Amino acid sequence: MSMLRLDGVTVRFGERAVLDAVDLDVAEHETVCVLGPSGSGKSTLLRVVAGLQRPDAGRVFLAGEDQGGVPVHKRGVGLMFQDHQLFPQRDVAGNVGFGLRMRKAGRAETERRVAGLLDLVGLPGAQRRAVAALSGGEQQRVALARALAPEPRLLMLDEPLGQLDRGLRERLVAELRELFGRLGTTVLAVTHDQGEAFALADRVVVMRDGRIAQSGTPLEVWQRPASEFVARFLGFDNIVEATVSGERAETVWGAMPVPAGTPEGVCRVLVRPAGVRLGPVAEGVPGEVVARTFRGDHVAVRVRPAAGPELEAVCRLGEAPEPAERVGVRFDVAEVVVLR
Ligand SMILES: Nc1ncnc2c1ncn2[C@@H]1O[C@H](COP(=O)(O)OP(=O)(O)OP(=O)(O)O)[C@@H](O)[C@H]1O
Repeated sequence: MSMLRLDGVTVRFGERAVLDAVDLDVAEHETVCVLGPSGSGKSTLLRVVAGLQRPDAGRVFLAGEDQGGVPVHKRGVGLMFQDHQLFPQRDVAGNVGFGLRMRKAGRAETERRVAGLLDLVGLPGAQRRAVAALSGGEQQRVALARALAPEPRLLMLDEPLGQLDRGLRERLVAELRELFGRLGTTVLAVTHDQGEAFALADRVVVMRDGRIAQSGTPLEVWQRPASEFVARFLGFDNIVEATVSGERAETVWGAMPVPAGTPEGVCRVLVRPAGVRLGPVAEGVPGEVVARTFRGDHVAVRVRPAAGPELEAVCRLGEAPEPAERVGVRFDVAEVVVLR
């Protein structure tokens, strides 16, 4: 069953549609991450679902019920925003228990739930600590415990880990995913960080100018970006025009193989860097290495071919050619994607 359904949701500010007839389903227990450049409408989408923004057209359903006219506090959704807005004058327990007291839970019940939630987010016994004295990551956990406390049927996260440094973010993403799986929480999260989205989500939704550009599992979107926009947003820039004939395409970079069944004619193709093979200059399209960047487990190499845009290749450590070296480029069909 869908926990959340958006049906043709449109929000306009003046002439401009910030959300343009968006349809979206989030199944019970699913974690969906909405990804997109700044201004693509991600936060507006969350605000509509929360009831903080009224749509100009379309409807929002939670567990099958139309939310038109239902106020924010009656929707049963939890919200956690980027700056996590903890109450600085309250201690950790005061923050986490806030929503429970709003729902008139008794003192003993609140204390028991707060203790359980702090265990859950990895801060056991932190009840009496002052929030101002917590690290960024600890504050994030308190904000999460506070959002989970009223047991929302849908948890919405807006750039939940935006402020944190990378190492901590990666660790928290893994913890969140494990936690949501264990609790069976339904989650709608918004981020502009693709790494975060891909690590957290069961399904990724990429937005562009108020519309959904692609929706799929992280693997599907990564392997088969649906359009040049999505491909470039994911950081893939080896994109070129191609004329397909059979299982071959002619491009400004020379001939390259394309997957069987590719429609004949002109299209745009992407070659993921892993499919750009560098070898001896006589064994491929000639090019010159212009840059080499160490990336930890591989080396990214930029190659300037005789014509057309530069290519990025991925090489194993110790196998990357030097800048100014002449190389021959070949393309691996497994990494060639025909774009719509
Ligand atoms: N209340 C408002 N009045 C006018 N324009 C608005 C309002 N709220 C948002 N917008 C505009 O709507 C567009 C989408 O905003 P939104 O915050 O949903 O984007 P976003 O994808 O979340 O961006 P970011 O990643 O920068 O937070 C932006 O161009 C923004 O300036």
